[in-house]
Amino acid sequence: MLMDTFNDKWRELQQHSVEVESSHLRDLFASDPKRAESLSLSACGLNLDYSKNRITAKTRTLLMDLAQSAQLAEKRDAMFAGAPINNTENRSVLHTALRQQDSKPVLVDGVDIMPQIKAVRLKVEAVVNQVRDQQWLGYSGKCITDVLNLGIGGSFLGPKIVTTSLKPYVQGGPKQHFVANIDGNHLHDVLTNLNPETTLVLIASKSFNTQETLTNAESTRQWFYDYGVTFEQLNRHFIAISSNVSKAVAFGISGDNVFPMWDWVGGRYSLWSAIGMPIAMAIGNQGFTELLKGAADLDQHFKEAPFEQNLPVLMGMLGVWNHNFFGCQTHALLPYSHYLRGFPAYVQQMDMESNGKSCQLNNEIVSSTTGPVIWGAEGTNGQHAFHQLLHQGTSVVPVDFIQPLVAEHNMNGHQDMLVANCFAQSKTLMQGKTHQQAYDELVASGMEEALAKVIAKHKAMPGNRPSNTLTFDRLTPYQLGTLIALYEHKVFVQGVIWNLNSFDQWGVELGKILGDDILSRIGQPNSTERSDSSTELLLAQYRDANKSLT
Ligand SMILES: O=P(O)(O)OC[C@H]1O[C@](O)(CO)[C@@H](O)[C@@H]1O
Repeated sequence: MLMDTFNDKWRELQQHSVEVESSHLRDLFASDPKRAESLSLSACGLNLDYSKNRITAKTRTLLMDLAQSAQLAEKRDAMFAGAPINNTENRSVLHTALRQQDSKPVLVDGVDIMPQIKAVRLKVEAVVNQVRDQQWLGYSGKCITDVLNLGIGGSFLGPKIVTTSLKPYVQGGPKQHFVANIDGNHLHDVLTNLNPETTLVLIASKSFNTQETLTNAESTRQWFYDYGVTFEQLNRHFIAISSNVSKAVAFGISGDNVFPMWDWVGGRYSLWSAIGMPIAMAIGNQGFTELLKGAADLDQHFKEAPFEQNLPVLMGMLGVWNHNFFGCQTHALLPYSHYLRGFPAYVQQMDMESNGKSCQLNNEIVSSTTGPVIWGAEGTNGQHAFHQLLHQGTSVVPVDFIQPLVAEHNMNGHQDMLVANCFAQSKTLMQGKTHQQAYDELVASGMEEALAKVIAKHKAMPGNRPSNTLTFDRLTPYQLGTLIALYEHKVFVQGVIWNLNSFDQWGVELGKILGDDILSRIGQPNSTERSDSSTELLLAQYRDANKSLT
C-alpha cells in the first residue's frame, strides 16, 4: 500500500464528499440527461446502473485513484497467482482456480493444483451421473430419490442458494434437502419425510470439525441404524466433502466416498469445489459447468477491465464511498426475484465474515470503519415491510436492486409489475418528495391549508438515497456464476481498501469454545465452576424448564 498517496487520496475524497453533499441526486439527473449513460456499464451479461449514487465523474476518478494507491491491481494479481494472501493462516486464496477454464498451471508452494482440481471434478461428475442416472443404489437395491445435505455456513449457503436460484433448471435428479442448524427440529422434520433406503447423505465440512454438521451427521447415521442398516451398508448412503479426509474416514465414510477440498479454498468461497456437488446433482453436470464458466468470465473481467469499467471495482469502491464518506453503516441487497430470495443471506456471510474485521494486514487496528452490515430480502415483499425505513428513516441505506429481466414463467402481467416496482423503488429513493410537492398535492386534493402544511411534513421524503441497479436477461446457471463472482470480488476490493485479510474468520472461534464450555456445564448443576451471573441464571432456567418437562 502506498500509504502517503493513499492517505492523500482519502483526504481528497473527504473534501470532495463535502462538495457532493451539497447537490441532490434529482438535480444531478435534471442537469445531465445523459447521466445514466455515463454512469453505467455492462459486462458478462450483467448491466450495472450506478447513476443513482451520490457521485459525479470526478468522484469516480478519485475513487479509482484511491484503489490504485491501495495497489488493488497488484493485490488482485497476487490472489490469482496463488500468493499466500491469507496471512494469518499462511494460505493462498484460489477459489478462482476451481473455475479456471483452461489448464494453465496455478502454483501453490511450487505445485500445480490444476490436475488435482480436474481429478476431483471428474470424480464429482461421475458420482453425479450415477445418482442422476439411477445407477447409484442404496443398501436395499433401490435408487436414490433424496439427497440430505448436512453442512453449515459456507458449506451450506452456496449449494442451498444456488439450487434455489436455479429452480427452473432443477430436473431429473433426486430431491435436495439442506439441514444446517443444530436445532434438532430441522433434522427431525426432514428425516420424518425421508426413506433411508433411498436417501443419500452428503456431509459437507471443510474441517470435519464443526459441531452442527457432525452432530447432524451422527444423528442421521443413528437414523439409518434404527432402520437396521449396518455399518458396511452405510457406504451406499454417505459421502463427505472435506479437507480433513482422515476424520471423515474415521467417521465411517469409505475413502472412495470422501471428496477432498483444499486449505486454499475458504468455506464461503467453496461452492465451486466438490462442495457444489448438490448443485450438480440438482441441475446436472452441464449446468454446473456453465455456473463455473460464468464465474470464470467474471474473473477474467475483474483481471482485465480498466478500473473505471470494472464491475467489482466500481461496486466495491461505491460501497466504500457510501460507507466511509457518507457514514452508511448497512447495505441492502434487494433481488426482485423470488428465486434469488436467498441471495442476500449468501452475500451476507460472504461479506460480513470476510470484512467484518478491525485488525489490518499490518497488524494495526483500523482507523476507519470496515464491513457494513449486509441484509436484504426479495422484492416486492420488502416494500411492505422495511422500505418505509429506506425511504424516510434516519439511516441512509444504500441498496443493490437485482433484477432478472426475463421471467421464467408465463403468468400474465406479473413480470411487468415486478420490474415496474423495482425501478420505481430506486427512482423514489433517488428523487424523494419535497415538502412543497406534498403540500401542493394535499391542497389540490381539497385539504385545508393549515392541515396540509402539517401532514406534508409526514409525507415529504428526503430522496437522495443511493442505489445500484443490476440487471441481466435471465437467471441462468452462467449468469448466476457471474453474479456470485461479482460479489466475491467486490468484497475483495473492499478488503484491499480497508487493508484487511478477507479470508480468515477468527471472530467466530471464541463463541465456539465458550459454547463447548457451557455445554459441559449443562449437566453439572453442582459443579464448583462458576460462570458470570447472567450465564448462571440462564443455565438455571434451562435446567428448571427441562426438569419440569420430564
Ligand atoms: O465447512 P466447515 O469446516 O464445517 O465450516 C463451516 C463454516 O464455519 C465457519 O468456519 C465459521 O463458523 C465458516 O467459515 C464455514 O463456512
